Amino acid sequence: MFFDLKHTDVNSKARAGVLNTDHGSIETPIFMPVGTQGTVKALSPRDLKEVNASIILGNTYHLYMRPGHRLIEKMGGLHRFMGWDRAILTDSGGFQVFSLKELRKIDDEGILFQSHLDGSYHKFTPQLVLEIQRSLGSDIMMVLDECPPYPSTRDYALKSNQLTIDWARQAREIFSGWQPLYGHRQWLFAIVQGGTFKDIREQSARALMELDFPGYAIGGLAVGEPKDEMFDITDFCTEILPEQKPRYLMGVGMPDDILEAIERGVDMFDCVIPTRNARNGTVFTTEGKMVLKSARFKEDTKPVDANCQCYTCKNFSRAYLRHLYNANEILGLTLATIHNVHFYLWLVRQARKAILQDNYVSWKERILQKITRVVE
Ligand SMILES: CO[C@@H]1O[C@H](CNc2nc3cc4c(=O)[nH]c(N)nc4cc3[nH]2)[C@H]2OC(C)(C)O[C@@H]12
Repeated sequence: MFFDLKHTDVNSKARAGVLNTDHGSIETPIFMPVGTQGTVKALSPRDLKEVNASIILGNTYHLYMRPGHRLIEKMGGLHRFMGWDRAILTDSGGFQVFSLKELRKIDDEGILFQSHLDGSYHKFTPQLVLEIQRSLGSDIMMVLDECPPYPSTRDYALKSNQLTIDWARQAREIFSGWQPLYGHRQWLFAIVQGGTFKDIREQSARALMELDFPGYAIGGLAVGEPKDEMFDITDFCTEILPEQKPRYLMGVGMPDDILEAIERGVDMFDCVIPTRNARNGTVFTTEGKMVLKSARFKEDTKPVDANCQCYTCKNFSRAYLRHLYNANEILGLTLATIHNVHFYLWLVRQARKAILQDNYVSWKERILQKITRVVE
């Protein structure tokens, strides 16, 4: 069984489950560190194992552009190429094209765009993005979809949704006769769209459920809409999506966003925030967010987080990390990233424990009081 739903908290929609892939089992709720170009920036696979990452995210668009999926295929697939033998989920590229480059042209066949590297023209089709993900060998693949901009008119969301459903149908066809390249199974997730229009969201979810995918992502969110709309649409979608299939909220988010979405029935998350913020000197702790570069930490001998068991917190002081940032030392990026990714993974593991004890909501309220502070 690809996904085992172990328990649903009696007081909410929060769930604890297990995703079974050929690159290991993944306890949900889970956070997936983003490794866009075949590396989680500033971390080695050894670091990722030390913080107990069980699945990371890669990007079809970026790896197709550089070094190319054919080269990665020649190197034995993405797992071998990057030295990561646990699970990989790859996003399909549609979103990256929209967010990286002004869109060239979208039509029924797919998305025509220019490379952000050399300006060459390419066309992503449902078939091509699956071929790329087959070459990469990702354990979980995403269909090609269109993520409508926020805000979108109702008319745009309707038209875009029809396209996403057509592309998902084509992908499902291809997947039904699927022959993986490296011997390990690959799973295909659909992506629910529909902007912030609940009737279109329902249309999207039901059409995709008819096609019977192993998992469902909620797309089109975390693109600038107000938080309450993001949570409202998420809550609405999880009411409709199959209970026995994993739900993946794409691109989310801040620690508190993840806890709110878990309460609304989401199992999987990815976001660049823990890794990107670490590189900018902002770390998340059990006492709140901390800007390590600030002068107040100049002689602070305490660890980043006294409650944290990560390599960074067990071996280095805030003063040392602040020095590394000020001196532009690469080690600063690595140590802060180790801590932030460890924090996100620790947070979802704690959430899972609370769900299994049926006290997720009270646990969430308590921990939110602390992690949403700013450490002065
Ligand atoms: C461009 O703004 C950044 O994007 C980040 C995550 N937001 C997000 N929404 C997504 C939606 C989709 C989707 O509908 N389809 C597919 N295939 N992939 C998706 C990936 C997504 N990622 C935000 O996170 C920060 C805040 C770092 O910057 C924002």
